Amino acid sequence: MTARILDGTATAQALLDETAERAAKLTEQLGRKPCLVTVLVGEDPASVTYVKMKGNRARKYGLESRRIVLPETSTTAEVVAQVEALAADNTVDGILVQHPVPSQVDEPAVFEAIGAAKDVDGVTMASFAAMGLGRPGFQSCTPGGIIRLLDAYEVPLAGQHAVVVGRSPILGKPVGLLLLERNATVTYCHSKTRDLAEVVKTADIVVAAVGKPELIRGDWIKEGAVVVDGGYNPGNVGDVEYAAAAERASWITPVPGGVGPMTIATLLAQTVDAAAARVG
Ligand SMILES: NC(=O)C1=CN([C@@H]2O[C@H](COP(=O)(O)OP(=O)(O)OC[C@H]3O[C@@H](n4cnc5c(N)ncnc54)[C@H](OP(=O)(O)O)[C@@H]3O)[C@@H](O)[C@H]2O)C=CC1
Ligand SMILES: Nc1nc(=O)c2c([nH]1)NC[C@@H]1CN(c3ccc(C(=O)N[C@@H](CCC(=O)O)C(=O)O)cc3)C=[N+]21
Repeated sequence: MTARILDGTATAQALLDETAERAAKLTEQLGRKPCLVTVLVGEDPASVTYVKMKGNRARKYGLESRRIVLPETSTTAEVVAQVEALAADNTVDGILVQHPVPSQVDEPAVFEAIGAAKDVDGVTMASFAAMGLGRPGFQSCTPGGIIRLLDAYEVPLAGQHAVVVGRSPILGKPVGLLLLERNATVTYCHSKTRDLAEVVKTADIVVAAVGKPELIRGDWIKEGAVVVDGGYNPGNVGDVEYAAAAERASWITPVPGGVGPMTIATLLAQTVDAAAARVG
């Protein structure tokens, strides 16, 4: 079998166009554009690039984007104070704190300061609980984008064995929750998993969320399985050995052009949702 492509660029475009239309209508109602603020602590070059990409795309589709950069040496209290100020600012609809923050900063504490109403990146405990309980709320952007992409191609989820490799708070863990909510049978793997290959070989759907280039080998992929590569490593390499996996999979996400564009489109769509909630 040769896999068909889950085209994240094309699917994201449709969502961005719809988001731009909603943003334009809201701009009239609010008297200002829906506004996303990104907070970057430090100057990690990869993070600088992602944050710029998010800001540029926001502006291109009719949102306002502001960027706050705090010094690498910031304390938890300083970052929390900045995020709390944004949470209290009526001209701000959504807040994204770029992960990871420097190690001296308590990242979960900073995420909590965003508050549920402006958590368009889906990183607060309230958003996580809503995902786990199937209640309304903002989804983690990458997991939400992955589900939207699978839905766009009508990939069946109910009853399928989904194996998620990785359990980080912004990607692995929440994507498993969303798949469970859609009635997949979910297995999580992580760094302590014994015999990763054997588990992945039983998957109908594999979600790679590790951050290790080509960790998931092509010959682990069951014939006809669906492969979602959330990995985004330097040099545009995913967590899956792409060419070999594509020979066996029924569907596969490319890197780039798969999960990445869906993440940003979901972020912008949720920012417009947050702005719309303020209009009431
Ligand atoms: N395209 C996008 O929009 C996004 C892409 N990413 C990409 O996704 C990848 C993962 O990111 P993130 O979730 O933040 O990463 P983290 O480093 O936070 O988490 C990595 C996870 O992988 C697990 N892991 C590490 N080594 C192994 C191994 N050998 N076998 C099995 N599991 C292992 C870890 O297990 P343990 O918990 O036991 O330590 C951990 O749960 C990165 O490439 C990142 O760039 C991330 C966010 C958004
Ligand atoms: N709080 C938080 N939320 C995040 O969502 C978050 C984060 N922190 N930290 C870092 C990761 C990384 N990330 C990416 C988003 C889009 C692309 C993307 O669009 N990539 C393009 C390629 C772009 C290019 O390289 O030109 C693609 O895959 O096609 C990549 C990576 C979000 N992250």
